[in-house]
Amino acid sequence: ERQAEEAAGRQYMRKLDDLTSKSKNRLVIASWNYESNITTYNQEQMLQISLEVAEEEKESWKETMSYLWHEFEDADLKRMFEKYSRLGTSALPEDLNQRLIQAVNNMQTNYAKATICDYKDRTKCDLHVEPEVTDIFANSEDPEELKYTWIEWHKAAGAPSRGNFTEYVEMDNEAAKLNGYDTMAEYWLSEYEMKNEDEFATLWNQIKPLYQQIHAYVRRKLREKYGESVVSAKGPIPAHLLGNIWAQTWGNVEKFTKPYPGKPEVDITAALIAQNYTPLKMFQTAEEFFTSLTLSEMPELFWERSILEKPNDGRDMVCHASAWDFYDGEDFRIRQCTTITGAFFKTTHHEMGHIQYYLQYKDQPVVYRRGANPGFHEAVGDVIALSVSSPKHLRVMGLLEDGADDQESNINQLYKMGLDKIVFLPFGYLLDLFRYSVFRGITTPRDYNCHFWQLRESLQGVEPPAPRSEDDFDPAAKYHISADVEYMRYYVSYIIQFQFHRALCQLADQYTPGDSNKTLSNCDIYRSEEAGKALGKMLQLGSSKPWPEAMEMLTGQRNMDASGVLEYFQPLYDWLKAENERTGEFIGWETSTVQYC
Ligand SMILES: C=C(C[SeH])C(=O)N1CCC[C@H]1C(=O)O
Ligand SMILES: [Zn+2]
Repeated sequence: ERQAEEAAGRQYMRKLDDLTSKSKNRLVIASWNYESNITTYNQEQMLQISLEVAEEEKESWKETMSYLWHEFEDADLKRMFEKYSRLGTSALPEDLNQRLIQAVNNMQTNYAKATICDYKDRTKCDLHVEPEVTDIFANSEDPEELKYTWIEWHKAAGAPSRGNFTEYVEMDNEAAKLNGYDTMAEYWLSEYEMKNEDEFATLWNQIKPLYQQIHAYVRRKLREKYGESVVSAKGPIPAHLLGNIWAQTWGNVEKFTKPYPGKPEVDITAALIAQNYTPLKMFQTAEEFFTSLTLSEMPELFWERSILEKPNDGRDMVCHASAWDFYDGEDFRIRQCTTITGAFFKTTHHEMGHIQYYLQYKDQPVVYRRGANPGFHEAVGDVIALSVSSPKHLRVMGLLEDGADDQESNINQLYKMGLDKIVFLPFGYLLDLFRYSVFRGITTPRDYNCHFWQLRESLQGVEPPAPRSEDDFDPAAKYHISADVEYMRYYVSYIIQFQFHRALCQLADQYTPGDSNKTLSNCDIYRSEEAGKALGKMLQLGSSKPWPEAMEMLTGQRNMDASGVLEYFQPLYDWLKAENERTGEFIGWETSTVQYC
């Protein structure tokens, strides 16, 4: 009897897989068309198709739940049924789902269309976050220009979405309940097979000492540059001075804060421009790294259908970089408004990592064509970029002059990496601590902005450049809040990518614990078939196995831990501690004097 039920279940899964492939393909095409060209027609099409697909999924769900799959002995078949039983927002009645989709659409469209006026020319009011605001934060060293731009961007991109965000939270929570979760926070956490966020807090406690050291050092260098009246000795750092509109990575202040100024340049932007890199060449270079590992090249369709530069036809579009799986096993695309900078060279590898994952698991049943957990998907490209940004590899590419491999250059290089990887961690952590608190009703609309800045101050040690109130809604000035993209995936990625990197470097014989000639930070797995095969094997799993199994297959560990990132940055941590002691810099930060609650 049970045998017959399982046989029927297997048959049903094959049919459902085919159905799901077609409906997801329709949905992704509609989403791509809307995000790549925001018109009323494309928005309506996206809403219409989303509602149709949701109804189809609700119908299938009834049939799925009619099977006794909880008793199945075939673990894989049971896992497939379990995944199909998670309806997500399609569980909502159609009218509520329509309200949810429209609320998110409104936020995403507001963000994509948001423009501000130029500080130097107030009649020029067509500046978007990409490329204009991003470039101002990369290059300006005028605190007044940065302050103006920061305030204008948060006014244009954040405040208008307050109402839609509240509607989205309400609808999302309704959907979570229909899926058997208290709030959407628990639904998001279940993607990591966690009941709560305690494990994330443990990781943060391991990293915090390292973060406090780089924070203290950067604050001193910024105080030296801008003066005590702009940057205090013991307070949080004003968020507009850190080279990024969200202060999430601080790589753009490296040029005037580096430990040893006299050493060779570590930022490759100028070298990329000098070598006539184009967006296309960036992507081809990234592809060649993957094929050097015996991983897959990009299909022809990828080059035909991707958008690798911002179109200049004046259309409204979502510029935030993204990688797309069209679930037909052939169509994979990136949309990125690329400019020729070191930062975008990293983002290019990041997005190509998503495509590589899609290619590696494309023969899995559709239900398994996802990351082992969302953090895995964000880590793939970054792991490759860790090798690419090693001095060894940059020299192979002629992007780093043949300077000495001395201790001081090594500290400069680690510092540049730390401004990206260490600095990001509290930001990656806090964004969803904020949203968990909102989903759980602990943060209500009357204290959205206050709680957001309390997290920014307590975890990141940054403060707004001007007083804030509940007329503002600064969280939505960050793409992922306006676009309903879960964010803990990046915090997880910035931890596990160093565990993956360590395992791959050992396989490539590029790293030996304790050997100063084979360090993690100068490891380059380029052309290592050993490393490539091991990475490919893990990626091919998709989400067919629990993520600890996928992690163990590559690293031998079954848990996330910060030992990878701490080992990679150990020499920098030692240097920062000595330097902050030498200068008597206060470690940590006192309460902000800026009014924001
Ligand atoms: C590049 C992407 C697209 Se998945 C991105 O959103 N990232 C990559 C790093 C963190 C996060 C961000 O920009 O906030
Ligand atoms: Zn990503």
